[in-house]
Amino acid sequence: MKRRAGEREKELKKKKLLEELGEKRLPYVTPADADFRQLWKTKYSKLIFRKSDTVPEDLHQMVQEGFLTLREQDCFFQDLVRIKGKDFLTPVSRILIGNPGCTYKYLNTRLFTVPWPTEGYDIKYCSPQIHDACKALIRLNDYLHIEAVKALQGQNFFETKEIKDTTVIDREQNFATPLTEKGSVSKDQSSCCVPEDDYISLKNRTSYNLTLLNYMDPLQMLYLKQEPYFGMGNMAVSWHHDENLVERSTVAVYSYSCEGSAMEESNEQKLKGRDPAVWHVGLKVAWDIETPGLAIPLHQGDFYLMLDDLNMTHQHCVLAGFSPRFSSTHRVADCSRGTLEYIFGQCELALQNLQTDSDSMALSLKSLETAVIKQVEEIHNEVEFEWLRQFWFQGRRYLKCTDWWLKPMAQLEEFWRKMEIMTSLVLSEVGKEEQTEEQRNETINCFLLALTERQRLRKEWTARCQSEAAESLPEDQKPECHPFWTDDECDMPLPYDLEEVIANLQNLVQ
Ligand SMILES: O=C(O)CCC(=O)C(=O)O
Ligand SMILES: [Fe+2]
Repeated sequence: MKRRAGEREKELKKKKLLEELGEKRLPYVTPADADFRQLWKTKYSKLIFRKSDTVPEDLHQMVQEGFLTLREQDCFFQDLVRIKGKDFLTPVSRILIGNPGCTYKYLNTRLFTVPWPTEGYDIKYCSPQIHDACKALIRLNDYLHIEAVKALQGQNFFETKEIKDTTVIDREQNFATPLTEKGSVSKDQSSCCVPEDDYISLKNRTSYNLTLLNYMDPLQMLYLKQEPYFGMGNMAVSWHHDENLVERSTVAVYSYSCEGSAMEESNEQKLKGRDPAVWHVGLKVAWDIETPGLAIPLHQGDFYLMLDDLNMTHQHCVLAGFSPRFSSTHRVADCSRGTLEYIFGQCELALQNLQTDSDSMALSLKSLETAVIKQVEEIHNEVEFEWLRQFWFQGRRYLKCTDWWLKPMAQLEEFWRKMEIMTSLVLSEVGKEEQTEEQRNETINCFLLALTERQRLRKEWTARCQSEAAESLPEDQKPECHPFWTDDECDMPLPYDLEEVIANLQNLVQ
């Protein structure tokens, strides 16, 4: 609730600013402006930009081929995100690639990684080309990790003296260079004062666990939003901070616009502002209308890094050019609650409260303690709404690349079914008079809270699946409202619609 109030405040502030602006626009600069360097150095110094010729040619080739493969095989999808209670289809199409079992949540949408080739995992891809594409992206990931480490060292964020003479990453297939190659100080100086912590945090904040790929062909888009503050023109991605990242972690973005070989810069340009033919990344200082904005042109194969807290202090947007364009945005996702390992652990914890009688095979709950029931019912909600419904909402898209997620999803559903039984067991227990009234009321109130949340979220997901935007999607991308059942499907212990169950419980406590 507190968060929603904060969001409302921000919304009002934004609206007021736009009203004040009226027809006027705030100033912004591009490399063509005289004060560009100065502004970059003083207000945007944590933005690092590298031209394509600094990247090894074979890496360009692999990665760009990978992008084209993924497009050919229809692996990019527009996301049906939810912003302030409304459903929107993102103009850009996306695919998430990364560590097996990892997810990334943005705008109320949890994306599931197509796993990149990882030692110890047997991953089946729908084609050898998709395997190659994922492999190219992990190589790019390794390369950008090293570039980010170097950039941070260059900025002296970390006095990284004690760095062992090893490579930054130890996968065999990489472009790793020894960390000692540049910038770091020789070992004999190291012993005194420099905490190993710096090295660890430097590594943690650049060890990307996934990349979110974007694709858009502007010619296919009937309508693109106009950048509202500076008049920067067509936007592919509106102003935002990246969500769900480890604090102060770097974001690295490789950009591949499919420009013709003779670059299609508008010829009569040189008027003012950015070239509308060329893709740009836009940056602005958050909540600041004094500092001019920045628009950086991005040509085929360029990349940029957002270091340290830049993503917190600034917002960025993507300004569309005329040609189709891919980007690969490498991130350190905060997956403390976002991995399969985590959610399986949670399920295991919940199911510890379920026991089977060895003779009758009857199921019962071990404990009826309020805290235990609360925990189990909260995990029930977590697995249902953060995993199962999120996954099936995205239809069958993941099957375009790999069937990797099907097995764990089936397993999670199995656990969730057991939790439906557990909920029904709580219901039949709380009616009994084995506890004092006070204890009973406490348990029921706690239980009610979880069930009310479940009912609210089931309604929200049902509505999301039936939104106009959802209906507009092609058949194989239509959201599935799953799990869903009707009252006459008697293998489910409780109804899908919990309204009556909740009303009965409310009567019990009154
Ligand atoms: O494509 C880019 O340059 C950046 C995209 C972006 O900001 C995002 O996906 O969050
Ligand atoms: Fe972003």
